[in-house]
Amino acid sequence: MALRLAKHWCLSAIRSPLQVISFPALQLHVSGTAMRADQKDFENAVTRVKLLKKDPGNEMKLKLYALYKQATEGPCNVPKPGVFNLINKAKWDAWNALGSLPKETARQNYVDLVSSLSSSSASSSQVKPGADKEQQGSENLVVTSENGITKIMLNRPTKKNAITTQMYQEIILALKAASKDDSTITVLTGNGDYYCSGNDLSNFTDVLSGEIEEKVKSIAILLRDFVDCFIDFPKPLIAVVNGPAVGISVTLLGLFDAVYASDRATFHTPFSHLGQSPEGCSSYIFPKMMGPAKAKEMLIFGKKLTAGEACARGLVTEVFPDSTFQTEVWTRLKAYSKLPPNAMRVSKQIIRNMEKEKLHAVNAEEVSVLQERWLSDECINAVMNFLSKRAKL
Ligand SMILES: CCCCCCCCCCC/C=C/C(=O)SCCNC(=O)CCNC(=O)[C@H](O)C(C)(C)COP(=O)(O)OP(=O)(O)OC[C@H]1O[C@@H](n2cnc3c(N)ncnc32)[C@H](O)[C@@H]1OP(=O)(O)O
Repeated sequence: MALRLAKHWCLSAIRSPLQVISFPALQLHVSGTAMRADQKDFENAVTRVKLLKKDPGNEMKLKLYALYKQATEGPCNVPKPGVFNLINKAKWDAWNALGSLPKETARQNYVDLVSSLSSSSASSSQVKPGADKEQQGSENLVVTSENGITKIMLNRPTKKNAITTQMYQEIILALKAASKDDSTITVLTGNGDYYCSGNDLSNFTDVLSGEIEEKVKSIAILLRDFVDCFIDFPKPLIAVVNGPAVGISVTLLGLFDAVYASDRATFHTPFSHLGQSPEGCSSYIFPKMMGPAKAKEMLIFGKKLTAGEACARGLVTEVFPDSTFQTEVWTRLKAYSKLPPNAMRVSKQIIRNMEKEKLHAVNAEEVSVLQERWLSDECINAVMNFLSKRAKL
């Protein structure tokens, strides 16, 4: 089975230069009891390193390796490799050089170092507090803040705004920044004819042979953190659904405070077709929102809804004709952004707090099930069929 998976995934996998000096294997737990905050920061940082698109260079990788070992095992306690064992000797030297640095300090230094690496590639998508003008966005995610509204726009119109792993991370950063900036409301929307076609199925090919399960764990943690950000987002969060929405972009809507849709929009969650299962807390929110029968029609059988149907089921707040969609919605949003921000926050808090713990538990459970699904033949075959252009939704 492992060989078969490796063969599948390697079809389009690119060997990352990060592998020249490989990182220690991780034992991270996706579900289960809550972790201490600093340990969670550390584990998040380990995940982010694995998802870095740009090779940080061997010197940096040695620093990260040494700090990781010190943070997890303490001072170097293994025999020095022979002089001809160049890579292992370099790793040993880096670890040994940290002497008796306490584990906690090593963990903190590791988190700081990873933050500096991640921010150099993703800082452009963060909105600084107090900003009141257009911000520099990354290529695939444009974040602007104006007149009390922070707008996060998916910007991959040629790929129907499919979400790459890099974009999941950028959205997390953008939401964290928006929760602290001086805007009153936050909006998520898409550029082009689609709102979002869901998870970019190419994310599946970005997996190296021999470390599939480890990579799956990292992605699972990323997904859980991503959805957690929506659960915890403190201000009114509004989706401006400018066109069709697929997969995770639909399930997440249950965590928004208002969903405005163009009458061109459709809502499709084809999880069974893809050998996958629901996420974004939809397995809990959808049945509560629209009743179990209607929720199952979407989440198990993949029924695609029109905007009107989604509105009738409570997933959409209001539908607008496409010709006047942007004008009408933005006029509405500008008016909302002038409402007293603290009152809106506390009202949202009261409503969300009743369910927060439950939502985090649901998220963890959904991700844990998905982790298994991603390694199933059903899922692998569906993704391979899409990527080899044999299938479309
Ligand atoms: C090993 C573990 C790794 C796991 C990684 C998982 C990470 C977290 C997962 C979270 C769970 C999320 C679940 C979901 O979101 S499920 C939904 C996934 N989405 C889809 O299945 C949609 C697939 N796309 C389509 O069926 C069609 O493209 C679509 C109906 C959306 C539009 O059809 P249309 O004919 O109008 O347009 P094209 O197909 O020509 O699309 C234009 C180009 O865009 C590319 N495209 C579109 N959507 C995606 C996508 N989701 N992923 C990747 N690429 C996408 C399409 O291929 C075209 O590209 P080219 O122009 O290069 O051919």
